[in-house]
Amino acid sequence: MNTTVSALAEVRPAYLRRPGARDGDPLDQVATALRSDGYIVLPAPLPPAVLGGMLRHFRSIDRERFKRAGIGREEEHQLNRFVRGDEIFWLDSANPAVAAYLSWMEALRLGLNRRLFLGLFDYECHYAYYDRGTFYRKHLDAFKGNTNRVLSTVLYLTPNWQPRDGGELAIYPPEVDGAPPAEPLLKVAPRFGQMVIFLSEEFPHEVLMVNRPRYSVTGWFRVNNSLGDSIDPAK
Ligand SMILES: O=C(O)CCC(=O)C(=O)O
Ligand SMILES: [Fe+2]
Repeated sequence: MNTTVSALAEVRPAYLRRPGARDGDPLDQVATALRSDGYIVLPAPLPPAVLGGMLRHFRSIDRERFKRAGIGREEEHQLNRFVRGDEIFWLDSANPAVAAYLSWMEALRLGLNRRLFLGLFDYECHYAYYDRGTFYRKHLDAFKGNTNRVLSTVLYLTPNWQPRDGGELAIYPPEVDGAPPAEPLLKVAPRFGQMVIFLSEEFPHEVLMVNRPRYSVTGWFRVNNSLGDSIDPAK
């Protein structure tokens, strides 16, 4: 049996299992939210089997195979524990649960292109492990005119997350030159199964101090522009 295709069939109808969600095509709702607000939080979009499979895969990988995450572009790639303390592992479709996730993201890519004409070309993603005491200071994932990242996605895999565990993602309003620093627009709990999607160039964001190991999958939908394979951060 083709796991990828069957998992996708199972995933599509369950796309937006959020409380109070209206009926209708879930992709329409995601597209509408991105068009009007620039972000959306989906409490439980993926089937538990995919999430469970990914967390098992994540935990089965030796910590030595994770890389300290860097900041900046390839040429100025640097490690700075005062900016970010996570460790990352880039994903491909070798693991069946990851393959199901990637198929689901592919359906999302095509659906958003059809609705928003974003011209999203591909999706890249990595696991991120934040140990106790780590964080990721306020940053943008993309700088206007200087990147091929259009949409950022984060899927959280922290089991039994509690408020005392910290590590919320604080999302700030788009910055206006000269305006004082704003309060966060929202804080997203890194709760198992929750996903957030936002415009990479618009929203500064930070991962608050983590008090218990935090598991997530960070990814970016990209356009294919002249930067070619200059990827931020460097793989
Ligand atoms: O894990 C998160 O909530 C956000 C991670 C992030 O901002 C990044 O990896 O660029
Ligand atoms: Fe980020």
